[in-house]
Order: sequence, then structure tokens, then C-alpha cells
Amino acid sequence: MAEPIAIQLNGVSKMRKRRVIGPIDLTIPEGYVVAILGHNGSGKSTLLNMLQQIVLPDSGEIIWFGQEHSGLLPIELRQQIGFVADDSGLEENRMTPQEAADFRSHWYPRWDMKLFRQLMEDMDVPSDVKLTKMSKGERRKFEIAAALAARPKILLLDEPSSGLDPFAWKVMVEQFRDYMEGGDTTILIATHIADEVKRLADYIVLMHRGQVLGMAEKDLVLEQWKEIWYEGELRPESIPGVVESFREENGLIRVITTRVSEAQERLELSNHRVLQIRNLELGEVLEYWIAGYAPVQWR
Ligand SMILES: Nc1ncnc2c1ncn2[C@@H]1O[C@H](COP(=O)(O)OP(=O)(O)OP(=O)(O)O)[C@@H](O)[C@H]1O
Repeated sequence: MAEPIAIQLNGVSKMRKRRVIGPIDLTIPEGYVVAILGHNGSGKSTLLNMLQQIVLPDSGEIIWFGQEHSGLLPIELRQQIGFVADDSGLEENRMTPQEAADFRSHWYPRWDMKLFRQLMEDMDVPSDVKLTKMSKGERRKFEIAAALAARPKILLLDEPSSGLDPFAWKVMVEQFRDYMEGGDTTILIATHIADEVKRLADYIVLMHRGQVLGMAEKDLVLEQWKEIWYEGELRPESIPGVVESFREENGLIRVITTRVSEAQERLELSNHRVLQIRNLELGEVLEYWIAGYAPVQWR
């Protein structure tokens, strides 16, 4: 049976002053965490804001759980979408966290006040301070707690850990993981934090200059790219999957390959000694992906 789809974007685009975002074609399967990655200004927030209808697309269609909606999204659907925006809204500024939670509980039918209070306690957020008087990190923690307490089916997170200290970051990651275990929630998370991607994401979507370059399984992205150092004269071009090679000052050859087992076999069969193999870091892989070397297994 085909996997249920949470969100499908068909040719969605938005004209910005400096660049066009899109047209974006993207299918987000239900029940997974999808990390949206890309350089500053690549269009991640615009994409999330278009989903949330904070920004209206100029063209294209967005299909939610198999249904297209023209105009504003129906209330029943909006109530299933949680959002942690890049910058917090103003309307709750003069409220304390509890007042804001009471306010939101009227909007979200599945609101869980017990969970809200528990998360606020776990993240050590002051409860008697107005939101506007909170530090950036405290406010962010409140937004995360409130987004989860709404028990959404879809959670849109725009750099949720921005401003969090490492301890709060760990608690946040655990909360998202716990929440995911409980059901079929779909999370879209725009982030620059490699550890967040490693610990949370199932899939990676890479954006570059307004375009979606592709979507791939995180494990594939992190496991496929290797750097190999070897001794000998074998020409790097004859090694499978090599995308770049370097001759080191000590005479060793260093190659970057996406087909490590075949590369190793080729080296062993021709009696070349492999001295070291390392996984590329996420940032390095993304740069190769942007340069045109996409992960081989596409969705
Ligand atoms: N409100 C706006 N009005 C006009 N242009 C905008 C607006 N918001 C963003 N842009 C432009 O749209 C492009 C994409 O911006 P966006 O904020 O979506 O990128 P991003 O990938 O989220 O970046 P970052 O990693 O810095 O948060 C940029 O060129 C930006 O200057």
C-alpha cells in the first residue's frame, strides 16, 4: 500500500524581492520528521510560512492529507497544525505563559494542559513573567511547549532551537522524540544544527537559492559519502563513485566517493593500501549536493 501523504506541494512559488522561491514540488510522507536544510536566504522560512498561510504563494497548489483547499485553510485543518515561527507573534506579548496557554486551549481542541505544564517545568521556564519580558531562549521554550501541548498532527518548526542553551536543546530534542513516538505526527523542521538533523530527522530536503534540490533519507545522506586515504599510484578517476580527489603533501591520495565498498574493493584488488576512511560531515555532504552530486536514492 502506498504511504499516506501529509503534504504535497505542486509547483508552489513565491516571488521575493531578490529571488523567486520555487516552483517547489515536494511530497512529505505522514509520520516522519523532515529536516529542511539550506544556506541563509535559500527559502526555508518562506516555504514554512506558505504552508502556514502567513505568506500566500503566487502560484501552485498545496494538498493536505490528500485534499486541496482553495483560499484559507479550514479551521479543522488549522487546528491540527502547530507552528514555532522564526520570530514570535506580538498578540500574546502581555500575557503570562499560563494566560497564553488558556488562550490557545480554546483554539486547539486537543490541547493538553497537563503536558504544557510538564514541558514548562522540564524546560525550566518562569511561569509568572509576561512573555514580552522573557529572554529569547525562555520565550522559545514557551513556544515549543505550547506547540506540543496543542497535540498537532503536523508540526512546522522554524529553527526551534535558536537561542536555547545546550541543556534546553537536549530537553527539546527528547520532547520531540517522545512526541513522535506517540503517533502519526509529521514534523517539518528548518534548521542549521547538524546534531538536530542527526537526532531527529528521517528525511532531508535541501533548498538552494529558492529551489528544492531534492529529498533523501537522512541515513543515506550521512552514510553514503566517505573520504578515503590510500597509498600508491592508482588514478583516482578509476575508483568508483569518486567526485573529488587530492594528492597530499606526504604522497598519499585522498578521494571523496559515494560508493565506498566498490572503491575499497578496487583498491584492494590492485594492491593499494587504504590508510583511513571517514564519513563526511553533514555540511560537507550538503556542499557536494549543492554542487550537483545528489544522493543516489531519490524519493
Ligand atoms: N518578508 C519578506 N519580504 C521580501 N523578501 C523576503 C521576505 N522574507 C524573506 N525574503 C527573501 O526571500 C528569500 C528567502 O528568505 P527565507 O527567510 O525564506 O530564507 P531562509 O532559508 O529561511 O533563510 P535563513 O536560514 O537565513 O533563515 C531571501 O532572499 C529573503 O531576502
